[in-house]
Amino acid sequence: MLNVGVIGCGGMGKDHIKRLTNKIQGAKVVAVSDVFEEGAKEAAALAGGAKVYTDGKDLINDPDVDAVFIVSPGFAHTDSLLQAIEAGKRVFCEKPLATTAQDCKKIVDAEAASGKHLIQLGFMRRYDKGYVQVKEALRSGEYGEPLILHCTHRNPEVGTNYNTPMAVHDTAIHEIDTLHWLVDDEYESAQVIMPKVTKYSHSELKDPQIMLLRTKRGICIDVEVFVNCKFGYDINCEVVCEDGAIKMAEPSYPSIRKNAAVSTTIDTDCFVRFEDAYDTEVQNWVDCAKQGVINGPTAWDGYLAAVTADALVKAQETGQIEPIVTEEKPAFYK
Ligand SMILES: NC(=O)c1ccc[n+]([C@@H]2O[C@H](COP(=O)([O-])OP(=O)(O)OC[C@H]3O[C@@H](n4cnc5c(N)ncnc54)[C@H](O)[C@@H]3O)[C@@H](O)[C@H]2O)c1
Ligand SMILES: O[C@H]1[C@H](O)[C@@H](O)[C@H](O)[C@@H](O)[C@H]1O
Repeated sequence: MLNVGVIGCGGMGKDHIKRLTNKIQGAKVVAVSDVFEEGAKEAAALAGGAKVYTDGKDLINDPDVDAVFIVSPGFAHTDSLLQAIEAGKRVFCEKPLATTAQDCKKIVDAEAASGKHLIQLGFMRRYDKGYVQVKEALRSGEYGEPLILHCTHRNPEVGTNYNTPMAVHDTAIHEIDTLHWLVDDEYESAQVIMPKVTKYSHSELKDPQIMLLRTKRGICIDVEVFVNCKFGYDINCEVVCEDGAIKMAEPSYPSIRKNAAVSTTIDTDCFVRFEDAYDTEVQNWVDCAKQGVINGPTAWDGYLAAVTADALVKAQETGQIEPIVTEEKPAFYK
């Protein structure tokens, strides 16, 4: 049994605790931590009883904790990751690895210096059936080279503390990771176009945004990020190739005819839309952690995503095309 300690017991932390407790084979949540003690106590109850900490460092250094799950907000990930590396513990860290490329670099350097692959990053879309099907279709070679990707990342609404850069760090970070993995290429440049702002936004959030990425092979990607779209949690991806266009399947719900109209359900949050992907990525992490390996997205993937995110955030401010320049991949991650 892998004894897991969970840091951060908000919405996603509780979702992962329920998953680890009720669905995942071979893991047990033995400790939880949150700066908000009441939240940690509620989470401990979801795990059927677990030690409660208010400082993540104490949880990491608890000898009963074999591996650590980091589900605190992105800005708090760096400290916990560096502490877990120092303690030599395996980690599953929710996205983003950290909110700046500089912090991500510190993390990859520390992991490489430890000589052990310890960190798996929560880029769960790589486990989503829809994206996997698109990747397999591209791999078959039947449709020629990918040329253009059209994507949407729509949330029904976000909290009032969500601001313009978060459209990159918190939301588009999923596309940043998934899309280059999908077409097996690296990014070269980024640009952001700001349409008219929806009446449902506020002064600190430009919403919607159109993010444009160009890859080294010349593939052009447009991602509409619209986090107050109101109508649902709507994720789409279409890859236009030389010999065909591949559109990711929509989640499957019945089509209902009533009152002279046809309707189909759209999910309303990521917990439902990506439930299977979260289950698969976490089971995979538990199975691999027990064998002492990582085969999911790594800290290096987190660093690459953060460099691209930094370029997009700069592009939000300048309106210009910003270059994306990453360091050479260290031998440790090859
Ligand atoms: N993969 C996905 O689709 C997905 C979905 C949702 C959230 N997330 C990620 O999960 C993480 C948490 O998001 P959330 O939606 O649960 O946020 P949230 O705001 O609901 O919860 C965050 C929790 O962390 C606690 N916290 C704050 N600072 C802390 C610290 N230093 N140490 C310990 N706890 C701390 C807060 O009290 C809160 O309980 C973020 O990294 C987010 O990007 C990923
Ligand atoms: O933290 C969440 C989560 O990552 C979701 O998958 C994404 O759709 C949201 O935009 C983001 O706020």
